[in-house]
Amino acid sequence: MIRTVLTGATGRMGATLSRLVREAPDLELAGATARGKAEQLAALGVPAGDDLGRVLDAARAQVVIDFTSAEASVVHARQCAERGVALVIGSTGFTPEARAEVARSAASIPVVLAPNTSVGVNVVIRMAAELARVLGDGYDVEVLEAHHRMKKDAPSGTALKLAEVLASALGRGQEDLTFARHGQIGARPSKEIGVQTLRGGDVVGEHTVFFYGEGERIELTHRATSRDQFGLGALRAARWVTGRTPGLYDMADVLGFPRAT
Ligand SMILES: NC(=O)C1=CN([C@@H]2O[C@H](COP(=O)(O)OP(=O)(O)OC[C@H]3O[C@@H](n4cnc5c(N)ncnc54)[C@H](OP(=O)(O)O)[C@@H]3O)[C@@H](O)[C@H]2O)C=CC1
Ligand SMILES: O=C(O)C1=N[C@H](C(=O)O)C[C@H](O)C1
Repeated sequence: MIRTVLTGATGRMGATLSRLVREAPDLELAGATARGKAEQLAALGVPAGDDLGRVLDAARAQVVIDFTSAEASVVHARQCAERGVALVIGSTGFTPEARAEVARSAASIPVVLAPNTSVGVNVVIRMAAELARVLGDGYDVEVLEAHHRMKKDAPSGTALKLAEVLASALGRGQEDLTFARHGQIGARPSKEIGVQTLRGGDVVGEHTVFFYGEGERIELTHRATSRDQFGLGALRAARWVTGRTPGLYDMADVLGFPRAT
């Protein structure tokens, strides 16, 4: 049994993961953290509190699954590194500096950093790169994402990953990414990769890559209708990362795909 600690255990993903870890035959819920929420944490019946370091010490954890926020994940990565505990980070909204901080922690522990842990989405990311390579510069590429009204970051981490992978496949860079448009924008630069955001209701997570050509359009869409696939993918990452050599990994590594970027 892999002794697993969940951070943000009372959040939308935390609650999903708490159920899935308990249902998994090879994982044991060994500890949990949340901000406040003492009663909900106590109901889990495992070492719990708001400080991950203390929970890790009490839980004798082997792996932490962390779906909180980029800011919190940087701190969690440091706490895991101090104790030699493997880590799966599903949080999004990373600045380059925050990502570099996580990379520093990953020098001493194995860390999977994945803006989307659903296997289906990662297949779509791979397919998007392949389509871009085959279609080349003759198509205008746009990424559209939609999420629930409570989501804090925009664009989604998955949309950013898609845009970066598409840019890499097309030999373009960060400077070609355009986030939303407004006003007298003029004709579309041919190398632009647009990234657009919708927010509303209880949308779990939807991503479409459009390839707009002359006389045809290709659309590659993933729609999540439940958080379980994110959770099951995170469990798969947790099994894979436990006991691995230190380093910064992503879901492509977990799934045995070549890295898209
Ligand atoms: N990789 C993937 O496949 C997926 C990634 N995500 C990402 O996971 C993250 C969490 O999403 P979701 O579960 O919907 O969000 P929720 O807001 O429902 O849950 C987040 C949890 O983390 C806690 N938290 C947030 N910031 C901090 C902090 N600075 N310190 C300590 N605890 C903190 C929250 O506490 P409090 O309630 O007090 O705010 C809450 O318990 C987001 O970044 C989201 O984009 C989501 C789904 C799938
Ligand atoms: O916040 C969410 O809900 C989700 N966030 C991830 C992202 O930012 O890409 C993944 C998923 O689509 C749900």
